[in-house]
Amino acid sequence: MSEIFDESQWQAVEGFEQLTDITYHHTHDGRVARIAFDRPEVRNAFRPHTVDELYRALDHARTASTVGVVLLTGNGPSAKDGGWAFCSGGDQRIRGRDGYKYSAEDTAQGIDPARSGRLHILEVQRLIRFMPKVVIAVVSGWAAGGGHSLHVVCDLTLASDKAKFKQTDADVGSFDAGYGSAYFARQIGQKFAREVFFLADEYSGQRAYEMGAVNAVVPHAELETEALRWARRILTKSPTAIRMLKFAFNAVDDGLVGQQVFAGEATRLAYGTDEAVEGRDSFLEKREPDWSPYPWHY
Ligand SMILES: CC(C)(COP(=O)(O)OP(=O)(O)OC[C@H]1O[C@@H](n2cnc3c(N)ncnc32)[C@H](O)[C@@H]1OP(=O)(O)O)[C@@H](O)C(=O)NCCC(=O)NCCSC(=O)CCC(=O)c1ccccc1C(=O)O
Repeated sequence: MSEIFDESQWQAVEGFEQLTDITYHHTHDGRVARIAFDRPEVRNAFRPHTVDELYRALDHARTASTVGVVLLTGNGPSAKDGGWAFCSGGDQRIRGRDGYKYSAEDTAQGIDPARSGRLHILEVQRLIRFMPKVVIAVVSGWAAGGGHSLHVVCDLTLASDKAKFKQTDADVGSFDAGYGSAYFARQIGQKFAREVFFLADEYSGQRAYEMGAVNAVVPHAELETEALRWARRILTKSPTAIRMLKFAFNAVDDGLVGQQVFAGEATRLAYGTDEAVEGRDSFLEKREPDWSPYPWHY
């Protein structure tokens, strides 16, 4: 697990006993989910199987009506060298010409030639972006490459004072041309974002905070406690208000899809009014609707 994981606060989620690459927990009251990369020996790099597990756990959290906040983090430290990581992106050992390959072992030799390569971390990014709940990146160490992109797409980022950020995509011939870069530039500005990608320098949590890329930096030992505290504060708010705010923040950058998601929630709210009920009932009762109780508001 993780040295800074407080076992007393969490329980493993039923039905997820077979996970190998991540861990998945809920608080005892089921209101906060914690999903953690669990491959510390490779700085929590993800392979296709990791992404499958991550998608499944995130979707479970998305559809669990008790869960209001999701913490996404990385277990550590590495037993090999004591290093900490949130996530170091795609596992370069099993990267093929068509994406990341399913492999029976962690080497290119074990690659299954029958299964085409995947880039489905982008599906995970969309799940985080469009789930009507707050997702907090809890960065315990390195956030690099596709791991950097994941923190960018989360709603909030809380970093430990051991956190380090580096956008290595261009070093390894990759490029996240979506949220990882373009949306990142919206967050911190074009000049900073281009510097992060074009120079691929390492920068600390404090520097990330100064750029506006993270919300706060806390002592490493307190990272998970503070993340849970933030989650509990968010849980004191109205679920509908938080959902509408998240989608409002998204809409301006998400084009028609953003409008569609926001509009879907607006339609759901409208369905709750007597006016919409009258529309439905008049149809079912084969009569003209009576809109007279509903003025043309201004
Ligand atoms: C993260 C580092 C900066 C950490 O450096 P350091 O602390 O010195 O540790 P190391 O000794 O380098 O690493 C320890 C150990 O871990 C192995 N390892 C680390 N990262 C990876 C990795 N990504 N893949 C495989 N293995 C990894 C490392 O080899 C060591 O193993 P030993 O056996 O002990 O030697 C540094 O490790 C580093 O720079 N890592 C690589 C970061 C990187 O370049 N990641 C890939 C970027 S590309 C990507 O993520 C694409 C993802 C994707 O699917 C995508 C595709 C299209 C659009 C968008 C995306 C998207 O980004 O989401």
